Amino acid sequence: MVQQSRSHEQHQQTAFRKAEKKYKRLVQPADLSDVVDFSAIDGSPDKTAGVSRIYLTEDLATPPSLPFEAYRQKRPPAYVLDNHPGLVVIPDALTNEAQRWLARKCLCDCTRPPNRTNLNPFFELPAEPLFALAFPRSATYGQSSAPDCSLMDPEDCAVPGRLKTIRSRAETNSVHAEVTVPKAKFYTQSESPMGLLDRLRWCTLGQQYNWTTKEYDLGTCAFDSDLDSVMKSIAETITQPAVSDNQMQLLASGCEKSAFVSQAGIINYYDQGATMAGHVDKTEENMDAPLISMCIGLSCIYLVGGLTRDTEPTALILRSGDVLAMCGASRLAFHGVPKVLPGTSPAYLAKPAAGINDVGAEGYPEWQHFAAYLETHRINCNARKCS
Ligand SMILES: O=C(O)CCC(=O)C(=O)O
Ligand SMILES: [Fe+2]
Repeated sequence: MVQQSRSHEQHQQTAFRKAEKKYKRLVQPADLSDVVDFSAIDGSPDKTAGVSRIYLTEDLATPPSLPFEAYRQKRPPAYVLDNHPGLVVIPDALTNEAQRWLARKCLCDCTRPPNRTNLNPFFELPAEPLFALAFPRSATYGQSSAPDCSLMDPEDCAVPGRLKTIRSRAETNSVHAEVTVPKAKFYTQSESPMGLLDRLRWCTLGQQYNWTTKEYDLGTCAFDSDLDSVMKSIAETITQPAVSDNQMQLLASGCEKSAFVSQAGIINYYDQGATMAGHVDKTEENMDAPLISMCIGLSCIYLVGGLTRDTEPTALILRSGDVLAMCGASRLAFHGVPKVLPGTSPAYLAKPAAGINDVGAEGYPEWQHFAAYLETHRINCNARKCS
């Protein structure tokens, strides 16, 4: 009887759910032979079934406001998947410095109020970055000693009256109140900055996403302008036509070519056991604009499927420095992260001074703390144009 209902359950499982379960269960050293690994393609796309190399026709341009090169190559190899049109991956696109800069953005600047994090409903969060409070000897956090790691001035970040707006909405609307106001039982709960950092799972940028209503209805914060510039430079390049290797024809990515602007974003913080269940990002009114996503720290298995969970997903490895864009049809595709792969953070992130081209390393005296975090975490930072 038990046997029967189990097999019935298995029968009911969608293709996406089956793949999620399979990869979640992976133990290392794992057999990843059925996972697309762009780093192993090495310019020979024909060896990997279902993957086509595309040749970018525009340079990836480092925003002028950044004092370092953001991209390893101006026209790096980029790839599309035959079964998932519109999904573009540029493996290892970001320089070591850009990855360090992004880590600081994600762990310091962006977690500060008025941006919201998963911790907001439970804790009164300080104005200082949790990361700086967790490592209090870090004299450089608030003093912008290096031009590329200065913290966002709270004045720039705060939209006058915004916090007040959120509070008053929360107080007057019972649906929002559940989400935005700490429940009474949590008022007494205190947690150290390190404990809070451990519990950090996401933070929202720009238009603040409400996970309960699935709307951008929690007010708007300024989107970090340098982060927006990087997202824009990627969006502009990948929405240009690209030439396909094996078809030798122009591939339109199916994306809107008008100027991208980061109106909303999510930073996801994954510890080694964390997963993200399959979902579609469809809250944005504008589904023609690309969704741009950058990864740092540990690698992961990323699943991309189709319009329903019944479509067999393709598993990819995403690594530190990889850029992924969901354009055109893939904007409506189910996707998720069933597995973070421990022990895969690149050596250059752990040893900042090791790389000869890594000229910014000495500007990061506190890097050891970021390095330790990235050794056991994956960070994904993504941006969307909503309107
Ligand atoms: O972590 C990732 O790569 C995926 C994140 C994602 O899908 C999301 O934030 O909507
Ligand atoms: Fe998503």
